[in-house]
Amino acid sequence: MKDVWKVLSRIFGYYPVNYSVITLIRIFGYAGLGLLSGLAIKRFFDYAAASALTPGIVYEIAALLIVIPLIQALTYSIDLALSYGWTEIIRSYFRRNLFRFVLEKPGATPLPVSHGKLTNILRSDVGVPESLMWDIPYFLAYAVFSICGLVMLAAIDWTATAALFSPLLLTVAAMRWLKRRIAFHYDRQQLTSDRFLGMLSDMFRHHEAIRINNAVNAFMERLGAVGEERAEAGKRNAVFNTVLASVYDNIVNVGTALLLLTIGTKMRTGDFSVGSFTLFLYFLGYVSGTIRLLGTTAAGFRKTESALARIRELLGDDHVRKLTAGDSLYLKGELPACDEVPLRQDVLQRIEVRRFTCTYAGTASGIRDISFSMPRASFTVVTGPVGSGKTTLLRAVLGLLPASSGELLWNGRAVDSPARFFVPPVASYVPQVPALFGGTFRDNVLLGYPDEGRLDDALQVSVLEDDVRRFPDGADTLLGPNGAALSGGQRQRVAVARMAARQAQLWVLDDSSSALDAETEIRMWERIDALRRSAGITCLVVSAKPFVLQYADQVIALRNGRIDPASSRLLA
Ligand SMILES: Nc1ncnc2c1ncn2[C@@H]1O[C@H](COP(=O)(O)OP(=O)(O)OP(=O)(O)O)[C@@H](O)[C@H]1O
Repeated sequence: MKDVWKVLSRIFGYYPVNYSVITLIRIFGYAGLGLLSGLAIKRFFDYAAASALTPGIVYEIAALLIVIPLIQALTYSIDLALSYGWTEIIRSYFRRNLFRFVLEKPGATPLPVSHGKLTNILRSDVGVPESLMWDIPYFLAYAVFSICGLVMLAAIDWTATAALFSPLLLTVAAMRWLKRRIAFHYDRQQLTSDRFLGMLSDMFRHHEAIRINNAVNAFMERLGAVGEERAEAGKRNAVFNTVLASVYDNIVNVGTALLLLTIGTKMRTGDFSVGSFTLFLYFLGYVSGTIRLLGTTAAGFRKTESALARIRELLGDDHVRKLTAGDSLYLKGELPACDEVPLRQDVLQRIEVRRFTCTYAGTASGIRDISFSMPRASFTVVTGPVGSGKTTLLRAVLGLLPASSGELLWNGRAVDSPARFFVPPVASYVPQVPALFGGTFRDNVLLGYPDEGRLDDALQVSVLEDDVRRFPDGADTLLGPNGAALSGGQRQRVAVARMAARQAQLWVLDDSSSALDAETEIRMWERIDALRRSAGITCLVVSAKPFVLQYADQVIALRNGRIDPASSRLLA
């Protein structure tokens, strides 16, 4: 519960003045003016019962009953004007902060939650604290109204007042009793949604694998079953919430019955005026509102607790601060330029990797104690058996996996944040499995870079010129999801073309020609090598092909995550 209060106070911190004004306006609009209307109505009936109504009093009360709603309408408009758009703004802060966390993690580090859960947290959990925040001022307004009403009514008749307010005690008891069920139904609905969204994401990403393995029916059946489970949990949660709301709405009837029992005799004997009765009836509506808000606010606290527990799984310790960071959300005007990569002005002369160790959490797999250096324009080949740590080494150097120890030097100076540093135009990387997007061939290669001759150069390096000429719309041909319109070899070469178009100083290629025919592969490496020599590009390459090894200035042979000195040929 402490976390819930912390989040609420951070949300308050976004707009302290507006939020306070809105809370006061709601208290004034609902509680203050509401009480005034009640008193005016009581006055009217008291005078009427005593046959003492004069035209002056009628006009006065009628004027009050017209003016009060008009002022109330004004307070509602001010409330709306001050709070307009906050819902989306607060959710945007939370979503931005979650994206920031996810995107700032080293690229190859797995997320602590499934994709389905991540999508669901971004989609729905982020909205829960914010919606609680909006219920609180209404609850406060009704609570103030009820307390003032309690005092006023108790002064008239304390037994009748006790009868009227007794349902509030029942509500508190019901809330305590139902506390666990509220969290249970919320958690269950979210859990089944996580699973369903995870399956959908798998299906979109791997539709080809599902089709070629003739698993469409099996997959759809599973999706159907998970969907059913989700619908069932959603239905149960909705029914539970409706029952809860109707319990709260009907609890007030208990108060009404008790009130009538208490005042029945007194009214007959004239000890309870018609005006007082009207005032009690008038308050009845507000008491029922207070009960409902008490219920929804308490449920809001429970749901927020659950939502924050799920967010904590993603963000880890200090999740409240990470979730609610309230800096720079650009809602108006021009966006500032992107956070520039800290560009080193100095041209690469030498990269040194010293005693690098990087193991996967909870396993002994990875690389250990790796040291080597790469002078400018050198060609380093990493080889080794399957699972020996070649990809891990490349990713650790690029900062995509966090190294647990070791040092990385650029021209003799330590690189503090390799993940931010080793991006174009410093370095570019072709991963083992190329990631293509659903746009055109041109978009896939340039990925937002201006053309300025880059495309032609990149096509040349990646030996794609002839392929593109044969495409129906040339470079503007649509490639389909994940480059579905391309062969495996073409996909790999598009990834190489993308790397070439970045015009970086360091090229890192992870077995990027495995799907190419021998002739194309040899041509591609010839061209890469020629460009390396003419433009001074430094290459770090995973390959076991002899014609790639022939370009090598040094060979790093890995075995079980360590350099095998007998098979390696390292530069000094
Ligand atoms: N995300 C991961 N979590 C845990 N272990 C991993 C992970 N990724 C790789 N490994 C393990 O780390 C070791 C090195 O893997 P790596 O992918 O670096 O090998 P590789 O030499 O590139 O293999 P390949 O030739 O098949 O590409 C392997 O034992 C692998 O099972």
